[in-house]
Amino acid sequence: MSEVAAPDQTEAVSSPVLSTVALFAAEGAEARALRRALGLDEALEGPKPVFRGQVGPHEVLLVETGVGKVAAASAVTYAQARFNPRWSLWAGVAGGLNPSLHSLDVLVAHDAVQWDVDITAFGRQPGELATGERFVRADIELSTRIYRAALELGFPVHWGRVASGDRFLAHPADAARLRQLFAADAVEMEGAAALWTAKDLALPMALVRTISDGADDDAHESFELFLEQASERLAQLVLKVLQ
Ligand SMILES: C[C@H]1O[C@@H](n2cnc3c(N)ncnc32)[C@H](O)[C@@H]1O
Repeated sequence: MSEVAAPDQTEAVSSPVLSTVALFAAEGAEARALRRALGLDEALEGPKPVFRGQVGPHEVLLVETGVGKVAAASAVTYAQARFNPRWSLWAGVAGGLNPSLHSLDVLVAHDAVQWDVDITAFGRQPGELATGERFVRADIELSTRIYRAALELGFPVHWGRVASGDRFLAHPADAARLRQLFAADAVEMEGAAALWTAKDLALPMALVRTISDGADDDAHESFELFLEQASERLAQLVLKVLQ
């Protein structure tokens, strides 16, 4: 009679199954607020600063990406390859284009566009890619969860479209143009690049922004004034979503 080993039960008991979540933030201030609120104190070695911790049932990895579309796309690619997260969330501040948005309001993106992609010389729409695509959608289930969490926290929250490009927008005429061309509600420098990359990698991603400025003549002062508070609000919101 051959011996059959009894199944080892010890492992199943000692290791709860955590779902891995990747968070992305461009700026140091945004990442610091998230680290504080979520208690992410383990720093990992790598080409981008990454901070790890456990929040509720999730293993959370926060990538501090740096500013701009290239930094965003490379960070998402890197995080996907290294951590294989189940879902992901981009959090940061943005300039408001829609006059109904005020400082510190929360904007949950339904989609995003790269406003500075321009092959209009070939008869294409502003922001249209060579593939013919123009707007990239965020994960709807995740975005709805974030929207509800913002409501529960009593934060003013809106659905909207984000326009992303490699320029800090600080002129009313430029802001009006983006609103007119894309019906965009807010402008920033990473979201559309992150969402396109996540889509290509089949990684569900949501994009949430708090308003730091109005993309107008005072944008850089307003940005500096509201960055900390806006980052703090985002961190509270992300904590609520993860719990
Ligand atoms: C400057 C940083 O903050 C975001 N951001 C906030 N306000 C604006 C604006 N008016 N124009 C472009 N990006 C902005 C960008 O996404 C970048 O990460």
